[in-house]
Amino acid sequence: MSARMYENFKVNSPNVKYTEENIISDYTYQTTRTQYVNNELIVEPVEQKYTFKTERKVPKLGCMIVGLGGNNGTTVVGGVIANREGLCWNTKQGLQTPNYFGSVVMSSTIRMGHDEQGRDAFVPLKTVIPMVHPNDIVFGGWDINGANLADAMQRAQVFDYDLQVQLIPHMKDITPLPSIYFPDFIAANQKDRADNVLTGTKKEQMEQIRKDIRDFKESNKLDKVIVLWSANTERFSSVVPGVNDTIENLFAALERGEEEISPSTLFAIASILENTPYINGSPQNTFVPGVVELALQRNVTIGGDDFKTGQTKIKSVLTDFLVGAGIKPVSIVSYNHLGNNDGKNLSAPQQFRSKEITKSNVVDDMIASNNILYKPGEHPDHVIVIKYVPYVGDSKRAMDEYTSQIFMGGHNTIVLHNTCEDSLLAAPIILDLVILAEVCNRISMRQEGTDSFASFHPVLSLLSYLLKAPLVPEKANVVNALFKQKAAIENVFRACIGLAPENNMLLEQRL
Ligand SMILES: NC(=O)c1ccc[n+]([C@@H]2O[C@H](COP(=O)([O-])OP(=O)(O)OC[C@H]3O[C@@H](n4cnc5c(N)ncnc54)[C@H](O)[C@@H]3O)[C@@H](O)[C@H]2O)c1
Ligand SMILES: O=P([O-])([O-])O[C@@H]1[C@@H](O)[C@H](O)[C@@H](O)[C@H](O)[C@@H]1O
Repeated sequence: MSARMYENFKVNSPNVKYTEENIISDYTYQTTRTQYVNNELIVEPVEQKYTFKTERKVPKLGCMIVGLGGNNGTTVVGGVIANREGLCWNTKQGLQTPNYFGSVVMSSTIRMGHDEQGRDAFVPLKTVIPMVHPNDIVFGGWDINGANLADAMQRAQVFDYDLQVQLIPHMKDITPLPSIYFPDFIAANQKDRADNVLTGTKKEQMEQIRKDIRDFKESNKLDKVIVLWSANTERFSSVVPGVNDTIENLFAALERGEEEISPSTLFAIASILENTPYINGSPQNTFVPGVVELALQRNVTIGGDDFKTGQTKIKSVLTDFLVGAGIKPVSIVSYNHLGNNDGKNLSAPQQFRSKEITKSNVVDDMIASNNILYKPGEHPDHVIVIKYVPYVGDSKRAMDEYTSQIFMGGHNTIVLHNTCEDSLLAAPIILDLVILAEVCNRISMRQEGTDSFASFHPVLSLLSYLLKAPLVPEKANVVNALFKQKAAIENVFRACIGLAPENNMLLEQRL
């Protein structure tokens, strides 16, 4: 049986209707509920009917990047310009055309079903429900360094030279807005970059960010804006009762100019107060409890933490495969060296510690899922090493060793070498985060027997596929296994058009 690709499709079902404004689907959600009674696990299949509503109008969307002048910021902006303008460039392998490879929205497909001959039918994921096209996103943002984006893009040394030359006229007039800079939160070696910084009290600076968001939205005639942090990794903020543990304490602390409130937390507060989704692409704990409470109170989407791009993405696949196969990883050693400014910032202990936490926790859910292999609380040895080696620039070299126990006392050792072009991997992830956060804000669900439609929880855990340390609603489980995360996105999109989840049973081909 072969697979066939189609560019578009129409669902023929009494459960789905397309109106001018919305896609409305009647969906039966099937799951199982368990309870442990009299030393026995009782498993009960349950069904819940929902009506999904997806607004069809795709908004004019703006994305304001904190850290716009960085390697990721200039790469995502330059990459969109190259795609939008159709810029092609010469390389030693010949003429290169622009693409969106690495974006799950733009470059992955989803199986719709099979035809009478049993051939699978696939469509681009981006066609399942209406989504923003990256070419149409308006970019802006802030940076503590005032370099225009043409200079910053060349400084990043990510794109091929012939593309850089073509991008310069498109990027030279884009300059980052002055930003919030508190030296204590990032490495001291970043001080030389800080020539484009705001002054005033913390509250005054936060209010300036709010004004920047309003001005950006108005001047570009945008329907929506999303703010995304791609600035340097900060040290963790201490969660201090009376300071940042509740909304009330956080705003009081802001009035006092409390030291422990980080730039990223101020950006999050500003975004939420402007009803603007905020996504954290770095590992620090921007979302202190007071910020999460504010997002819930205002029903504004927040997502994070730390883009999942290369070495950790592989880890969330390999560990899932090993544990799922009944093989016991007992030692995981992840080393990498990189030479970009991110690596320079991470060469400082407190900034490294932020990254070490997110790179380590990614296996926790998979380990905890199998007590045949692991006793409660038992974990594999897990070591993270990051070294700054300027010469390699953005071309991060990752080396991993996975040692596992196998049958009858045997061992299996997997060694990987993975050259991750960090920004070329991160830029499409940034686009996916922004596009998925936007479309999720257009999806709502009404449970049978209720009158009103509810949006997703403000803590948008559906973004987990793109993040190392997924932020989830309180009491929700963290899922790090990559293909479970991707299936969640696909199956929610399938529900929006009235299709059952992909279960891979293929009974019609097995009976
Ligand atoms: N594959 C990846 O590249 C990847 C993956 C996961 C996470 N990240 C994270 O993404 C972030 C950006 O990575 P990068 O390679 O672009 O780093 P970068 O150092 O090139 O860019 C960061 C930019 O942020 C600016 N900056 C620092 N503090 C700021 C502030 N308070 N306000 C505004 N701008 C500020 C810096 O001047 C710099 O231009 C880092 O935190 C990194 O850890 C990157
Ligand atoms: O590739 P990945 O592990 O997903 O993520 C990367 C790390 O491996 C790297 O050490 C760090 O410098 C980057 O900021 C990024 O976090």
